[in-house]
Amino acid sequence: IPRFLSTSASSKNRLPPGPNPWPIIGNLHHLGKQAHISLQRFSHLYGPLISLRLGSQLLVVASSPAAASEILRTHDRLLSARYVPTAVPYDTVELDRKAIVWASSCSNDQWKAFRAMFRNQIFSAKAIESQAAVRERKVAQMVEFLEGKLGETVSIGQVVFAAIFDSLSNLMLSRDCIGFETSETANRLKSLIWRLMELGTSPNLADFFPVLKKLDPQGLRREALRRCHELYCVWQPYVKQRRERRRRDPYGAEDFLDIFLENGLDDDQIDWLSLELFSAGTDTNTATIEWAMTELIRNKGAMEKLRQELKAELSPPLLGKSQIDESAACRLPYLNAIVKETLRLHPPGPLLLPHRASESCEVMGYTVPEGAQIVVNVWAISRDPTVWEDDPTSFKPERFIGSEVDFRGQDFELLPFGAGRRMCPGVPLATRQIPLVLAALVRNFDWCLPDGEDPAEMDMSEKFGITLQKEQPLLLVPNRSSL
Ligand code: HEM
Repeated sequence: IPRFLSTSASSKNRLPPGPNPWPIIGNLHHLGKQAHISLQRFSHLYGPLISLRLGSQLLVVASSPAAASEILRTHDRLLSARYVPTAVPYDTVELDRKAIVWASSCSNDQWKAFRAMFRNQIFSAKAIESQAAVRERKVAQMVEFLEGKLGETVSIGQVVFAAIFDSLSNLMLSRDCIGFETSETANRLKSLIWRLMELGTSPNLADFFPVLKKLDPQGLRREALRRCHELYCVWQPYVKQRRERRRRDPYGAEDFLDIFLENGLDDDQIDWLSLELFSAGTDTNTATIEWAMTELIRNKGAMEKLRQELKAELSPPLLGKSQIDESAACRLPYLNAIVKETLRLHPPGPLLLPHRASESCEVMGYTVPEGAQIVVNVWAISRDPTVWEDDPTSFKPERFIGSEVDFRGQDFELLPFGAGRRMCPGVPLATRQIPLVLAALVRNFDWCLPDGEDPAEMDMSEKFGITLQKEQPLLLVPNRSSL
């Protein structure tokens, strides 16, 4: 009998319903390559809270605003521990000392101290304001670079990744790491970060059968550790120099590294925290901008409305010095509606990051046992026709004009950044940077597809990983702006 029809389990100790597991492998074969889509299908069959067995591991999935609110608000305290995949190459004791993303629990003091450092120092309203010039400068350089490419085909993802990565590396270390011209360093860094993400999301036998943890049968954990050390090498020399400089001549904080040092972080903590920040803050922003540009090319009406808004509200670009005012850009209503609509249809974290139940608890009449992995299918919620009644799979920024719905963790129908304790602390940065880059791209250039390709025929496939990327990179041709 399917589990959801079974009457034998007492209502007190009943797991959420779900597809019947096979012996040993459980429901592993049910997930497929696009887990967010398979899980959406199961939620249609079994309801907003379902459970599956992945080997010996239990996975609970929330797929409605009500279920998400139960997990991320009502039971936030018990359900916001982190499920740490085996490919993350440190044990939980060590992670709890140096991680924010992969800290295994929220009751740990170090995680609380890191969150406070983000809230009060790194991304406080005052800090965000004072960092704007750094981001504006980087975006102006991106525009200058693109001015040299008029009429040529460029990969939007690549150019934007360089702008986003180097903005962050300037905020963190006061220096560029990548540059716009394709270089070996840029390619190596990009592929390192991408590979680390891939390692974290590759199906790993050691996750499904914890008895195999020590063996690391696919070698994913060993490879991850090697790659982490390659990345640390990028910033370790600067950290060393900075420590020496501050010892000789103590001064106030000018970038994140100074803040880390002021807070007494050791080298290990700085290495891992920097790695987490670069991985959490670069692919997510880049994917959002690439999807937004894709949707704008396909939806000419939205593109034209945005162009008119930018023309009316932002001063004309000066050739070669196309500086856009970040605080003006992020106040524009239509541009913001575009960002929301992009994050609704293409949330970079379609299942958020995996949570873990630190204790057993009752959710919607079912038991979520201690140790279960919990995800929220934000992707499915964003496309649910009972939640989004007006053509949920179409790109319509207008749905957010005059609407109060926002992504700041209060509205459970729109959760690209999550909600509750684990909600993304990078929201203040993302909500400044994404509109700024989009405004600069659309204000300064007219864009078209190469070789007269038809926008209606664009490939919209997604590549599922920790971030949901566009499978085929968006290639566009910048032309001189006719605005
Ligand atoms: C479009 C941009 C972004 C999106 C959609 C996004 C989304 C998310 C999501 C879904 C989570 C997991 C929430 C959960 O576990 O419930 C998360 C966590 C996190 N994000 Fe972001 N993020 C973005 C940008 C950034 C940026 C720019 C930074 C910083 C530079 C950042 C730093 C973090 C950190 C440190 C965490 C871990 C928080 C914790 O576990 O306590 N994110 N983000």
